[in-house]
Amino acid sequence: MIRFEQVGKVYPDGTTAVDGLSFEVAEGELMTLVGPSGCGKTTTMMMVNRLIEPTSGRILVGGEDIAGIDPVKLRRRIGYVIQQVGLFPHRTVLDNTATVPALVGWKRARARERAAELLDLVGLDPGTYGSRYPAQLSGGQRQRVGVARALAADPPVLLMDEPFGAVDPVVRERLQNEFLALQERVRKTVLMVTHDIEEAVRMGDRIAVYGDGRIEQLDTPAAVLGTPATPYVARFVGSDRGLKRLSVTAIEPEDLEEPPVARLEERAAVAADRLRAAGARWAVVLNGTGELHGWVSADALRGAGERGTVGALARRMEAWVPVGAPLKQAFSEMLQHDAGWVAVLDGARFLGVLTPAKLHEALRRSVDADAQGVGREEVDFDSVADA
Ligand SMILES: Nc1ncnc2c1ncn2[C@@H]1O[C@H](COP(=O)(O)OP(=O)(O)OP(=O)(O)O)[C@@H](O)[C@H]1O
Repeated sequence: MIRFEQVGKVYPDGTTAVDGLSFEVAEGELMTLVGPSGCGKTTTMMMVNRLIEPTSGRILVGGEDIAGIDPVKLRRRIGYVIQQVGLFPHRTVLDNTATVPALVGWKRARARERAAELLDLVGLDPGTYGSRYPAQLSGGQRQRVGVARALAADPPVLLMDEPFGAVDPVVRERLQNEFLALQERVRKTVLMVTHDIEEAVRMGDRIAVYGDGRIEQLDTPAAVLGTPATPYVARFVGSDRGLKRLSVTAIEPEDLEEPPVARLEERAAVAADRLRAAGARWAVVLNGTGELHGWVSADALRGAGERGTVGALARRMEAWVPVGAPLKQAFSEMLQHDAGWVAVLDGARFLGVLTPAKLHEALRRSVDADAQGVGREEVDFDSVADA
């Protein structure tokens, strides 16, 4: 969708901002550009909507060389979200959001209707916020209006330059999550600049890690964290990349342990036999409809006598995560519940449990898979083991 071919930019004073950039952002892909200050991220992005012209190479959007497209028309096809948001202070939130549809000639009523829809989509009730002015909003709300405005004309491409930079970390995380949920629905082709590796990893389908004016590595978050291509990338992603990797590695059914299962209404002696046969010290307990209730120990079952039920002995344990969730979520649940395992569910169905040992194995598996993918013979497990 966006294709860079050997693109370079030398500013008039002789500064080379970027050099020999070649990459492609696929349709519906969210690519993050990450790197230290001054490495050329913003220059890269602003060349896509021709706010900056490259000095060499060419850029194609939707297969068309943008050098031949009128910049004003081009920008109508490309939504642009920046950190300072740049809302018009004297226009209401609704009118701000309707700016681009109005510019491209939509009737006023239709433009406003569309604006209201978009405000709703970014979590701002148009009835409450539509008639306010930007100064009457919080920083996070202004940022949402910025996203709504960029999406209002339904452009296929979205450029975002530090879009969540100006808000505190809590709001930032919420906006990131909201944007990811939104992106699931609207599937724009997005180029997002950030200097924050955590944000790049959370948001990007792929990450381009910039060195000085060039891309050092362009790959999935898991691959960048698992097998940094150069020592520079390894330093940039940080020595805790094993920990960061927890947030991008999904729990898969093969990672799970399958302890014996007992039912609440079952006789304790029957369950005890099953545990003995399996050589297990505990079992997961499910209720009558197969939902997670908790666990029960082999010792408790053995001491129950003939008439006791599992239900009388079971302990509640509510730590669970959906299959496919990141390992980090499982780890966090374990810590929160002070538990040695967490149940993994597929919808309401119990699949198995993840233990710390299995979690470590799952991390290794994903590092191995990536290492094979990029043909690397040696993988440095140090930071993974630290996790
Ligand atoms: N108009 C300009 N004239 C000369 N040099 C410029 C100009 N704009 C940017 N540069 C230089 O080009 C390089 C890349 O700048 P750019 O703004 O693309 O970096 P960045 O990675 O986005 O940085 P930051 O994270 O700080 O925004 C820097 O060395 C910068 O000083």
